[in-house]
Amino acid sequence: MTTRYLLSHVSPLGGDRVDMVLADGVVEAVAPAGTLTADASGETGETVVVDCSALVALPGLVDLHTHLREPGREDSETISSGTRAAAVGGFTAVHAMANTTPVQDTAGVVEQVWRIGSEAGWADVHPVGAVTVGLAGEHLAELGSMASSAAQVRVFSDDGKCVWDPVLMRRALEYVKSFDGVIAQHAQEPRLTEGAQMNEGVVSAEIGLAGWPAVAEEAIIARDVLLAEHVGSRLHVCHLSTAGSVDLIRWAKARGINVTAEVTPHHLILTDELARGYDPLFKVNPPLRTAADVEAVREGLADGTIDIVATDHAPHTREDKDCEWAAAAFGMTGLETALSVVQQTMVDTGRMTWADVARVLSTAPARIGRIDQGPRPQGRPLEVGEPANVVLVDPAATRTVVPAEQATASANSPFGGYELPGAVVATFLRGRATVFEGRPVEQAEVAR
Ligand SMILES: NC(=O)N[C@@H](CC(=O)O)C(=O)O
Ligand SMILES: [Zn+2]
Ligand SMILES: [Zn+2]
Repeated sequence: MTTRYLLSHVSPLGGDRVDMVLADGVVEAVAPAGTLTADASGETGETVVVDCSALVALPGLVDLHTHLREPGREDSETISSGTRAAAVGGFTAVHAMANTTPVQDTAGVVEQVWRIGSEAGWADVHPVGAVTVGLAGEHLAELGSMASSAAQVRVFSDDGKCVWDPVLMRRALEYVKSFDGVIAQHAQEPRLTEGAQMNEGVVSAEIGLAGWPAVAEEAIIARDVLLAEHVGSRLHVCHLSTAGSVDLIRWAKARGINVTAEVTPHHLILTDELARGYDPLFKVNPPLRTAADVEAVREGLADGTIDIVATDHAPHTREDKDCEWAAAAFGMTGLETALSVVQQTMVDTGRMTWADVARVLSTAPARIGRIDQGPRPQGRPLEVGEPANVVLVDPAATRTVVPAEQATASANSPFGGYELPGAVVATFLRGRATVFEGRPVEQAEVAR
């Protein structure tokens, strides 16, 4: 018998406040605020009434781009710690990137990740399959066997590395068509970025770090949208970061090319000025860009050119981050701050509504990953009969980010000390609270 929840006076996405009942894994009832009571809502068992008069309900968030590091780098994150962080951030599903050790390039490895994720129970884990064996960029991995495995992989990526060879990229795009898969490209021209440490521009010239030019991203995106058009397949562009990339996606979509794109929270708010302190917390791939790029990605997200926000949560140990800039690993954590950054940059600035947030952080990523259907659908509207994947947000709250206190096993958040708006009050995965009153709920506590 699972707990029933009566979300009293909750703000839905548009319209007046409602009462919503979550029971038996689904949204059992939705009615005008004040009309449902604990007694009336449940015949048997306990009903927990949650006063939601200050809260917004969104469908559980879906991350298309998370690094969980297991297998191989459990010292920086495990599937359990990473999905716990996801739940704290309001996520009910994550796509786990393939750059693990061993690489997620066979049915065996993706099934293992999928199974460990299910057992941990914090959020659905959908492993991303590698495009090439060992991410080496030489031979196509067994995409079909990963697709037909228990993990039902639909998203394939060599993320961390670019599928540079245009012939391999073409073959991969052709191959995934048969099972409606998508290639998620890490767009980085390797020859143009040899030794690159940060964005190439005024700041890199002044502080003397090797630059990563915008064209290295844009050249691959331009090539790949043309390949996707030629093959008639589905392309997704990971962590787009430049104004020119936004223009290319806008052009490709106008032309009818089947492309989607993501932006990370950090590229919506941080700039390469932060590299001046040589603090490797701000070292990330693709690099933080200029204020003009930040403005362009915000505009692209607001007008729908960019489809989704994906965290690119990239945990690293202190040893890999607390060192000089050139030696440090690329990447920053993001699962627990993503929603707040989107609120600050897009909602509180009047550029997006909460319904838009639900689209870019839940509905659209679920659709791109093809997890909006099937046995455990995600990114569904909060209507009667739909799975009770819900996040309750308090938009009026503010909090100071303390990386050491986060649920992720790594402390490389770029937002330490930042005061961010909004707080996740509760997360429900198929009706079970994974987070309640802002704190993660261990499965043992609810297994009754
Ligand atoms: N984003 C990063 O800077 N690093 C990612 C790889 C990637 O997303 O390209 C990682 O795996 O650490
Ligand atoms: Zn990447
Ligand atoms: Zn990544």
